[in-house]
Amino acid sequence: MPIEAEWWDYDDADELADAVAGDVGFILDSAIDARGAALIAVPGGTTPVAALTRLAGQKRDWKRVTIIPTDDRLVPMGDALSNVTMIAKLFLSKGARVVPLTSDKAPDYKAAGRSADALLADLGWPPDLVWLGVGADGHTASIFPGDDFDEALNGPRERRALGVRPAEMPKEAPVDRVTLSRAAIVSARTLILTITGDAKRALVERAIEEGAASPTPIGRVLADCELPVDIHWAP
Ligand SMILES: O=C(O)[C@H](O)[C@@H](O)[C@H](O)[C@H](O)COP(=O)(O)O
Repeated sequence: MPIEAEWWDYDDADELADAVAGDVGFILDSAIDARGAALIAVPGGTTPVAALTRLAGQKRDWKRVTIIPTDDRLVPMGDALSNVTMIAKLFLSKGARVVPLTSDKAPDYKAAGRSADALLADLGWPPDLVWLGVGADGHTASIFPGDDFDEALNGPRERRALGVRPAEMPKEAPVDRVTLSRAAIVSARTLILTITGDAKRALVERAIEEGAASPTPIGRVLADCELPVDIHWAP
């Protein structure tokens, strides 16, 4: 099944951040109106920070909103590499519930993944939104080529999270991780991507062309999506 993607192009990262914050805010308010609560999964990295900051500045009954990272590095809370720490700094003071995927109690990254999966089982699923970034190597969330790649892509449909040790540790965060599985990502009511730069645009366009045959994690994830994906891009 071909991947249905709608591209939303902006002149710069600021315009992208304004638009994405508006879209995500609309998704939150629609979910709260429809079901009294909202659950979203947001990416780490640098691209989403401007949009997340704008989103946190919006007025709503944040107590009805639960936010999880799409993935996180296995580092202590407060570490500069911790995605949930970045999310907590923005949203806890607004009253939102921020749920970490990681805890420092797990003896190893696989156990950390099992703990995250158990924790997500208690959240009202599916997410109203999964928001993904894409790495320069085509990874998304923390789905990377490596021993855990097949489990992340083809594990049981009920598996929402797992531990991952990338075959090649990304230089910006050379640590084990916990990630949402492909099944969890594609279960979302809405899926968006935010990417910047020509190289990532070309990578994602190629991944969409390749579909299920793509060697990149983002291509393999998108190939399993039944809903159209909104891709927000700025130079
Ligand atoms: O924990 C992480 O690193 C992210 O969840 C990861 O998947 C990120 O989205 C990409 O690495 C892109 O990051 P940038 O958008 O900052 O390039």
